[in-house]
Amino acid sequence: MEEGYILALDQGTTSSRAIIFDHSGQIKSVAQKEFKQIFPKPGWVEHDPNEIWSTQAGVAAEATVKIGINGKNIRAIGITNQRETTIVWNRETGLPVYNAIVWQDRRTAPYCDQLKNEGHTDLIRAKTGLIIDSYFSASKINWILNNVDGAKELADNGKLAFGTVDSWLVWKFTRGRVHVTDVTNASRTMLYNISTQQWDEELLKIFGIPASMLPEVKQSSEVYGETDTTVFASKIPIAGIAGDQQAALFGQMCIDKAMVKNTYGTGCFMLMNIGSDFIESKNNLLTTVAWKINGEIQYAFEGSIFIGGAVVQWLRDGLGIIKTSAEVEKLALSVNDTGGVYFVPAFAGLGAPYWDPDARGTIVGITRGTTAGHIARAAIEAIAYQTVDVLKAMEADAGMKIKELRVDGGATANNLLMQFQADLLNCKVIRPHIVETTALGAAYLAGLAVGYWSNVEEIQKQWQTERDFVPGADNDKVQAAMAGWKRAVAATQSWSSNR
Ligand SMILES: Nc1ncnc2c1ncn2[C@@H]1O[C@H](COP(=O)(O)OP(=O)(O)O)[C@@H](O)[C@H]1O
Ligand SMILES: O=P(O)(O)OC[C@H](O)CO
Repeated sequence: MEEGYILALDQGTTSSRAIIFDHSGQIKSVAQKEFKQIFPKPGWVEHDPNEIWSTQAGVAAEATVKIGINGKNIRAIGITNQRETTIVWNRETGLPVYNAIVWQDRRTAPYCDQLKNEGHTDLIRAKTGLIIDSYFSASKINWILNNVDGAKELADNGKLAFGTVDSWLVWKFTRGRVHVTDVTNASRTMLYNISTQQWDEELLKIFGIPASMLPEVKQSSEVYGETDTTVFASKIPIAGIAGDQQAALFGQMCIDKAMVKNTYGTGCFMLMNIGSDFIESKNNLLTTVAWKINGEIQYAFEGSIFIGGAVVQWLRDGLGIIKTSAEVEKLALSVNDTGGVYFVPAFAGLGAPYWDPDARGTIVGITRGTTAGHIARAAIEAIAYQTVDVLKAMEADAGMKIKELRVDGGATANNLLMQFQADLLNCKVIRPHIVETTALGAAYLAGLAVGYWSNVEEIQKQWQTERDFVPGADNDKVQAAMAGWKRAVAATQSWSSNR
C-alpha cells in the first residue's frame, strides 16, 4: 500500500471543494464552501476570481486539518474545474482585470449570432468540435478586451494573461510562476484546434485575441509545477488537471470506446468516449478532448444541458416550495404523476441538442388542480427528459444503442429521478459507490503522474456499483410522455422565437 494521500480540488460553479483520497480510492476527508454568484444584468453570471481562489485554498487547508495531516502527507494535487469560465489578469500585478465570466453567461450571444452570420460555423466546428455559442471562452475574452478600459492595449503589449479556472488556480498556487492549462480545458475555449493540438492562429484572429495571453497547453496527467508555501508549508506537485466533466468520465472509468456517463450537477453533462480519433457530431453534440495521458489523446462526444439540478435550486430559492434540494423527492412523491404539467427549465437558453440561446423557462399544462407537488415532479422529470434528448443524439452519432449509463453528481441522490431516467431511456442506469467521480478523476490523473498508482488497470479495479436502476415502464406510456415533452419544448421555442 502506497503511503500518503492525493488531494483533489474540485472548483465547481457554485462551490469549491477539496477531497482527500487514499490509495484504495476511498474518501478520507471533504471540505466545501459555496461562494457568491453575481448577476449584474439578466443573462449575465460572474464570479469573483479572488473568491474562487480564497475558497479553494481555504477548503484545501481545511480538508487536511480535518484528518490531522499536513502538506507532507500529500503526494500530489489534482485540479478539476468548472469549464469555459473566463478569467483575464494582469501578469505583472497578478490582479484580474474583470470578474470571471461564467460559462452560463449569455452576454455574448449577439456577437455569436454575428459570427454565425459571417459564416464561421463550419470552420469553427471542424477545428474545435464546438458549436458557436456564448457558452465557450473565446467570445468572453473578446468581450473583456473590448469592454474593460485599457484591456486591449495591455493585451497587445503582452501584459494580460487568460486562463480558465484551472490556469488561474495553478497560477495562484505557484505564485505566478506557472501559466498552463490542460488539453481538456483548452478544448473548451474555441481557440484550440483539437486535431492538431495547437492554439489556432486563424481562430485567434477571428476573435481578436493576442496569442501572448494564452497558457501553455499540457497533458491531463503530468507534473506542472509545485505549490508555493502560501497554503501548505511544504511544496506539493500539481500533477493532474482536467475539466470537471472530463474528470468525471475518467473517474467513472469510461476508458473504453462507447462508454457513457452523465453528471447531474447544476447542469447535466453527458460524455461518451469515442477513442483516439476526432469525429464531428452530425446531431448537434460537441466533440471534445476526453484526456491526454502518456502522450495519447482520447476524444468524447458531449451533450451539455445548462439547467439540471439548478431547477431544484430554483424551486428552493426562487419559488420557496422546498427548504433543501433533498426535499424535492418527497414533494414530487406526494403526487402520482405531474397531472399533465411539463416544465422546460430553459433559464439560460437551451443547450444540446437545441442550442437556442434565447429560450426561457416554460411551464405548460397547469390547471386549477395543479399543486406544488406536480411542479416539483415536472421539474425532476425535466432533468430526465433533457437527458433523453441528448442520449438519442449520441446514439444517432455513434450508430448504436447505449446499453448502460453511469451516473454521478448531486442530483443522483434522487432515486425517483434515477428510476424515471432508466424507464425513459430503457437502459440500465448505474450509480457507483463513489459519486464524487469528478474529484476522483482528478485524483487519479494526479496520482498516475507521480506513480502513486502505477497504471489505469490498477485504478479500474476500484470502480464499484452502488445501485442499478433497471427499466420497467410500459413502452406506450414512455412514448406518450416523450411526445408531451417534445410539445412542451416546441412551445418554449415558439415563445422565444417570437420575442
Ligand atoms: N435529492 C436531490 N434531488 C434533486 N436534485 C438534487 C438533490 N440533491 C442535490 N440536488 C441538486 O444537485 C446540484 C448539486 O450537485 P453537485 O454535483 O454538487 O453540483 P455542482 O458540481 O454543479 O455544483 C444542485 O443543483 C442541487 O439542487
Ligand atoms: O461546475 P459544474 O459541475 O456545474 O460544471 C460546469 C461545467 O464544467 C460547465 O461546462
